[in-house]
Amino acid sequence: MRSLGDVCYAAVLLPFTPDLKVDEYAFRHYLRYFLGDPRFVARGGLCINPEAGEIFYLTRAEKRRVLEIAMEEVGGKVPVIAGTWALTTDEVVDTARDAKALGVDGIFVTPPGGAQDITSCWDADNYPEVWSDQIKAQDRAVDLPIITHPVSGSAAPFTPGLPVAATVAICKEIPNIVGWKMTYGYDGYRIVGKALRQLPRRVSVMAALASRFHEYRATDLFDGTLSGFWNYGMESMLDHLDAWDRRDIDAACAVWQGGLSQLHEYVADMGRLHVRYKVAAWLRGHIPNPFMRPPMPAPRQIEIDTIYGLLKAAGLSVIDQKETALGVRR
Ligand SMILES: N[C@@H](CC=O)C(=O)O
Repeated sequence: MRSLGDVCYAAVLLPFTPDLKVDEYAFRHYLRYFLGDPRFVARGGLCINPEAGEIFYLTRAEKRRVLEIAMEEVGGKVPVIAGTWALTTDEVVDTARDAKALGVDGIFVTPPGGAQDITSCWDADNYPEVWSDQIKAQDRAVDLPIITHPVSGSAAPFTPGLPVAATVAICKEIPNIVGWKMTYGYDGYRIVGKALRQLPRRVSVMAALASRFHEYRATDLFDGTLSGFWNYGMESMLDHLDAWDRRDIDAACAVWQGGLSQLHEYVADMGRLHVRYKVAAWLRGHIPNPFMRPPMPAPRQIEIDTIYGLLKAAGLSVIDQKETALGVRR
């Protein structure tokens, strides 16, 4: 039995209608794309209501409904974890309770939003309780396995993740944490990954930025994923990881250098990450449009055109080019 942290979770996008309502039909269709791939089902799981699913701009009732649909579609085929973020701790706890009532395998926790003291200026190493108190409140309410989405105002090399001292302190304090999403660039990832390996219990190293999966597989700092890159690159990503599993380095390198790493590098621009996930998933034909709820911005045509070219170069199927300009107009 795999540990819940050793699963490759897709941070699932949420399609909207042109008037920015949750597109339930398109969402079901999209979930079936993941669930219809036996290779994904064998190693994967779904993270519902992550940042990529625009959790910050959903009401509690919408989060519950989105998760309800996902649980119906998944029917136990893969593990499901659910995001619990909300603006107040009371609502975070209620959202975690909603997730438990719907039967999730675990919760996906993100630090608080709002005032600079707890977001962009938060000194997590000195004041880990800003987040750990909120995680503990959820833990007391639902007692489920926890996977973290560690983000903070940390300095390099940990930007935009949680620095290493806070990471270790929070993992030690909360035994239900089973996986740490590695929200870091290369150097921060290596420091935090090695620190997690030193903990007295297993906390899985869950890769996020697929633009470095090759390096992390090569150095055995890769237990699972919590990544939005699955939204558009699943087939090639599976080819790449399967080749690593077989220790077929030539095949892994061929996929990686055959366009996948260039595609991921472009998407991995931290200031446009979730915009680009949605554009890429739309260009693949997985969702009907790339619309996001404001204040998330509309994509620029140059991003659409660039991602379109990179998807094709990586050998991934795409929609007809004629549809790629019309689609972004509301
Ligand atoms: N931050 C993202 C995933 C990144 O790959 C999310 O939580 O949706």
